[in-house]
Amino acid sequence: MYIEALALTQFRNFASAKLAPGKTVNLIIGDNGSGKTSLLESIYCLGFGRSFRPGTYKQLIQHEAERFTVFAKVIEQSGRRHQVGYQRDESGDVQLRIDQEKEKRFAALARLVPVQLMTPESIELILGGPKQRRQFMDWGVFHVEHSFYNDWLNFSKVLKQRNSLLKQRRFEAERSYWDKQFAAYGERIKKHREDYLEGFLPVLEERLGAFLPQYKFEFYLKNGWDREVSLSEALIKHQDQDLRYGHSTVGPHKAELRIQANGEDVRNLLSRGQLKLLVAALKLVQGEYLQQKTGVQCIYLVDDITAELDTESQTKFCDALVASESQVFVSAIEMGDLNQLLQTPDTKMFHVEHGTVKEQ
Ligand SMILES: Nc1ncnc2c1ncn2[C@@H]1O[C@H](COP(=O)(O)OP(=O)(O)OP(=O)(O)O)[C@@H](O)[C@H]1O
Repeated sequence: MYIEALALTQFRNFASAKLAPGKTVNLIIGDNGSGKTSLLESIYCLGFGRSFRPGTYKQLIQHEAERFTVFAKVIEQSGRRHQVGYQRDESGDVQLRIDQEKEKRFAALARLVPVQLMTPESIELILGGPKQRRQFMDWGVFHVEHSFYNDWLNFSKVLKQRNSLLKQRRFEAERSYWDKQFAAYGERIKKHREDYLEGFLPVLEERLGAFLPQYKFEFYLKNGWDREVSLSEALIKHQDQDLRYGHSTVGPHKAELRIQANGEDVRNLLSRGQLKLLVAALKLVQGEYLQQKTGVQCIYLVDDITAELDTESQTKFCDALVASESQVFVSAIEMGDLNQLLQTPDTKMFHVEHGTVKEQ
């Protein structure tokens, strides 16, 4: 999958901008505050429906404007073309379009624009709470195993309802109905995640062997309930706790992916630069594995590649990006060595200045 045309209207500091990205590396160069991150953010919005920066959607709308629009022409590996559009106005109203047709579900857009993002803040994937790692894992499961989405949607509805009844102290009367569904969808989500990791982790371990050969990495999926029992049994075991706290304390919404290096939690052992390289490996491999399983290439967005990586690490990372043959958008203040590091026959360079973008 790659973007052959991108158009932004009233998005951050871009009143109106159009570009025709190349199918491999696209270097986005510009001074501080020129709009480089905003450009990456617009593509991210197509793949996730929200920004990766703090704040609300309102901050994406250009000051004094009423709505933003991001429009892209994307090409699948098969050569099939699609047009996707995402518009959001001040009141929060969302308009999605795929091939001129109105689309209700954001997931349909996300499937057409699989995006992996790497920024200096991405090490929060390791340093942050379990939710970050769950979302990471579920991106992969969503794109590789299409039936996951419905199970996840159904589980989310049941979880919401179950929590609401627990909170209102009205749960006891309806327990058996809700717990049966909760356990059924919850077990399916667990199975999807286990299946995904079974294929993904060996590819990741190979990449980590090249990126951080001094460490032996181990990954543990915690399902969100006691491994020895089924989810139904765990719900019975924790029923008093759920009633006391007024929400569901066990289930796949509590899952966690633990990462260790040489037997220790990576957070305690690796330096910031090494953690960044670990995150780069996780994200790169998620794209590689997606391609292996489905033939779909993801789009990599890389904001400020040089931050905290030494020359050797930058080279490893850039080589892997080029080798992926995927579409990559890399932002930087200066070109530096990037042109050499990220050289492909189709590398394109764009210069961003005060919310305008020009191909060089
Ligand atoms: N809603 C908005 N409307 C207009 N301008 C905005 C809006 N939100 C942010 N900006 C401005 O857009 C500019 C571009 O910000 P962006 O973070 O994209 O720059 P950048 O090129 O990535 O900078 P840096 O190199 O410092 O990271 C900033 O000057 C910011 O103040």
